[in-house]
Amino acid sequence: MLKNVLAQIAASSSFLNLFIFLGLITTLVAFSVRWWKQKNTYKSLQSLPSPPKHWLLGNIPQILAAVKQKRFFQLLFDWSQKLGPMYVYWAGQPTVILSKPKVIEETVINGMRDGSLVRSKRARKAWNDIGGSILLGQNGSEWQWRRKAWNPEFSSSSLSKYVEIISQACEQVIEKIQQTESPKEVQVDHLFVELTMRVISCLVMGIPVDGKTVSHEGQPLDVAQVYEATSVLSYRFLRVATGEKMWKKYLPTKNSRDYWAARRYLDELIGPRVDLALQLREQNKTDLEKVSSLFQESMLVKIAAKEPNYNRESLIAEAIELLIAGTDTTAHTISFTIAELSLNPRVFQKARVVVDQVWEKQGCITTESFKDLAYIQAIFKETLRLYSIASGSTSLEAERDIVIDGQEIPRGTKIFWSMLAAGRDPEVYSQPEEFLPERWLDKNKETHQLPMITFGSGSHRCLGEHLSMLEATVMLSLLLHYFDWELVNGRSSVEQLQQNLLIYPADGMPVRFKLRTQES
Ligand code: HEM
Repeated sequence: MLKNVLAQIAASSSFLNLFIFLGLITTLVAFSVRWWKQKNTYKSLQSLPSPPKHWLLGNIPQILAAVKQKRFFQLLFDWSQKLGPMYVYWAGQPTVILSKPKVIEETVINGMRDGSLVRSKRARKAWNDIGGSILLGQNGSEWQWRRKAWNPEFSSSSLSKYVEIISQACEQVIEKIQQTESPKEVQVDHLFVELTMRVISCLVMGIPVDGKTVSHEGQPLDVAQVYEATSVLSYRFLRVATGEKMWKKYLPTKNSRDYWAARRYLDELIGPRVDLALQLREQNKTDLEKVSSLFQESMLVKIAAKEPNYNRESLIAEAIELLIAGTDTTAHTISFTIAELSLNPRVFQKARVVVDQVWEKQGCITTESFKDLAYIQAIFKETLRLYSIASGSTSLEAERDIVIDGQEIPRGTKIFWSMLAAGRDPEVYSQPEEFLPERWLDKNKETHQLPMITFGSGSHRCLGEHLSMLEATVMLSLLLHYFDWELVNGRSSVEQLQQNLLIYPADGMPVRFKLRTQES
């Protein structure tokens, strides 16, 4: 009996050993085939510089560590400084990183026009996981109709009617600073997040900007909670786009609990408003009893009526996308602009003179003022050059073999860029470390066409560029009109940067404001 049992154990353990052995062999063969295939397919990329890599995992460990430390943009920038304007890193597929502004611009524009470059599958999946399929996560005809639906809403002429709403939201920021007790120290990044979120929520969903007027169509806007929820989704985007597996959201971890909670919360905020917009569409009406005129004029109602392809799920997802795209981007850039103005008294004084002239002429800011505020817009552009906050935007993928700047790029390669390195290219932007807004106003033909790639390039170029410019111009002009200021933490506020999806000041940018005196 005992003999039989021992024989059975021996047989089953040798079966187990055989099983393990076969498993190891299969894994080894799979790795070797993959290695051999990669080596051959991507042979032309071997000549490009590359950061030191792990023998098995390539550059995955460095990338995951950088994302975890919220410094992925810094890693790409550092590699660009060390390895030059075109290098490759290996994370499964190879990714070629560019940092010459003209090369980036031409590659994106031409590649997307002739179809040789498309948004990478992984990036699209990551975007669409934010809450359903969205404009940013689409290619081809699906992208085309979505873009066609939203584009006119964000054109400069459509937005000019919103100057009143934007000014109201900016005035609220001024009031908050005025009401802060002396010394008036305020973390401005939070103020600007509130500003931009209130504006985009008003335009898209018709939620009153003032926060006091009741919004009958759904929950009020709780800026802190919405910000928390959108930050969870943005950070998840970055993790998935750089390699995290999609299915991890189903594991019982804190990250996945946060992800589902964020989606539920945003569904509850946006869902009832989408239902109303769809009701208006179905009944072919432009008004319903108890629906505010602000809501009736909102983009949600207009888009639902105009574009029958949109349903409940895709409208909620698109509204979440616009909340994310329309908040942090502009908010953090205004924070960095405030910092640069404080660190550059010459620019500050010149900007102040410009703003004072507008007040002398018109007594306040109106749509008429914008042509006189070109210097303020140049200041914002210069900030975007130095702090390319959207340096985590969507990578592209080569659909066929292509050539970039003389280098053969095989099909399947991912193309990405370091916008930070591009913005500091000394061959394009003279004295790149200096804050010189005048470079954007230079009428000299040679320098006039400076590349401005921070809003993206080509057909996918940012939809919210005009909105962002409007918000920044009004906000900065009002601040210059009312206050003098200095950075509480000095230069370290612009040096200690982190990245959620976008780059932001780690300390929230504390600023000490002083009401302006007659002399200043
Ligand atoms: C400083 C402010 C902003 C910066 C730097 C910025 C940057 C960018 C960049 C780089 C892209 C291209 C992404 C890609 O190629 O995948 C983009 C696209 C986009 N942006 Fe912005 N953005 C800003 C403000 C806004 C605002 C205020 C909105 C408000 C609605 C917005 C909405 C969008 C949308 C919807 C797209 C996708 C367009 C498409 O795929 O066709 N952005 N933005």
